[in-house]
Amino acid sequence: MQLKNDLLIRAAKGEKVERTPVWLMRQAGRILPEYRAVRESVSGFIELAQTPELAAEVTIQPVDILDVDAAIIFSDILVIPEAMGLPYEMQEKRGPWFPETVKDVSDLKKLRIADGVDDLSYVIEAIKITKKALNGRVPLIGFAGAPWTIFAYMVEGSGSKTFSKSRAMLYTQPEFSHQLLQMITDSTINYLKAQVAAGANLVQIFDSWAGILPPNHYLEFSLPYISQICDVIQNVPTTVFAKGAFFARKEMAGLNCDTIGLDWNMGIAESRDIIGPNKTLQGNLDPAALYGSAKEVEAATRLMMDQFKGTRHIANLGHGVYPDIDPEMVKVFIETVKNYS
Ligand SMILES: Cc1c2[nH]c(c1CCC(=O)O)Cc1[nH]c(c(CCC(=O)O)c1C)Cc1[nH]c(c(CCC(=O)O)c1C)Cc1[nH]c(c(C)c1CCC(=O)O)C2
Repeated sequence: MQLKNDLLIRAAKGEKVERTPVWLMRQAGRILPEYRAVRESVSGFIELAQTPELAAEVTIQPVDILDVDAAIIFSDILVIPEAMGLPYEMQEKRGPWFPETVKDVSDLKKLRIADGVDDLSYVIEAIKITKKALNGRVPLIGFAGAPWTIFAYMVEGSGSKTFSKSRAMLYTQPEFSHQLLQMITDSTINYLKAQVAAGANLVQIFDSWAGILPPNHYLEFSLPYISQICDVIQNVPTTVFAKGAFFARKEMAGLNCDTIGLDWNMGIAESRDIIGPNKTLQGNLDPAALYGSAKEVEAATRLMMDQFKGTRHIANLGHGVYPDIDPEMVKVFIETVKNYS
């Protein structure tokens, strides 16, 4: 299926584009009243994610309502632990929660490597339905968590300010940590391959907890596993977003990926200097900028665009859009990028 709008794909590959493409991390299922209406028709997030027709519907909502240049499949990074044998719950106030966690090497026997097709068939089905319904309007982004970020949830059992249990594990049980990280990596590779086979046009790896590691541990316990994934996914462009990993930008430039996501703490010119000209950069407006007035959102967005100076760029926020942001301000951000020249 030929894409009618392939700006995202061309920008990722470093090809010429008429204008900078724009989408938002976490655009599906956070800010839109239309999402909440669908969400209220089911028991919760997990049922919604596991009902392919509904997942496809909320995936397409931002394309219809916000006019973004890409859709991202509605799911969560935590479907991988579940497919490996560690189910999660989504608790209303607390967020994700795992009744059981992984503590040592004996727990690895309870886990399996996900095949990504049968054990995550609901995501694969949602991708197929979404692709059909999009009919080539915009590319569809597939995604997975980076192995380190998934490891952190599997060890911790929930979100955490410090993730100190999972960080401790890297000191107290380094061999076990590598074994678990490799199992997650193998599962993720199977899963992303299945997403691409089902029609995902680009895949993004979210390393949301990259920034809590010291640089030496990041280079030992996170980047090599991301690198394995990038080396395998070769027929669609890949994006690596490692939140907080300012200290690893140089090494990330050596990944076999097309795009590197910047969070809003990373200087744009400085990042370009460190990473060099051969990667597309994605980002990186402070998500809090969208709390401003239309005039302020426009000014902040233009300032960001000025700093990227038309080099290989995909416009986005520096992390996911916050749930209480006014969709009208998201539209101002998108329109400002589109009108920028
Ligand atoms: C760390 C992480 C998670 N999930 C994700 C990350 C990486 C990105 C990041 O750093 O923000 C990724 C994710 N989660 C979700 C998507 C869908 C696609 C998109 O809109 O980008 C994506 C790409 C849906 C979701 N994932 C979740 C919801 C809300 C659940 C609900 O509707 O009840 C949605 C729509 C729940 C979730 N899932 C997670 C948390 C911490 C939470 C609770 C807080 C929150 O609401 O974001 C784990």
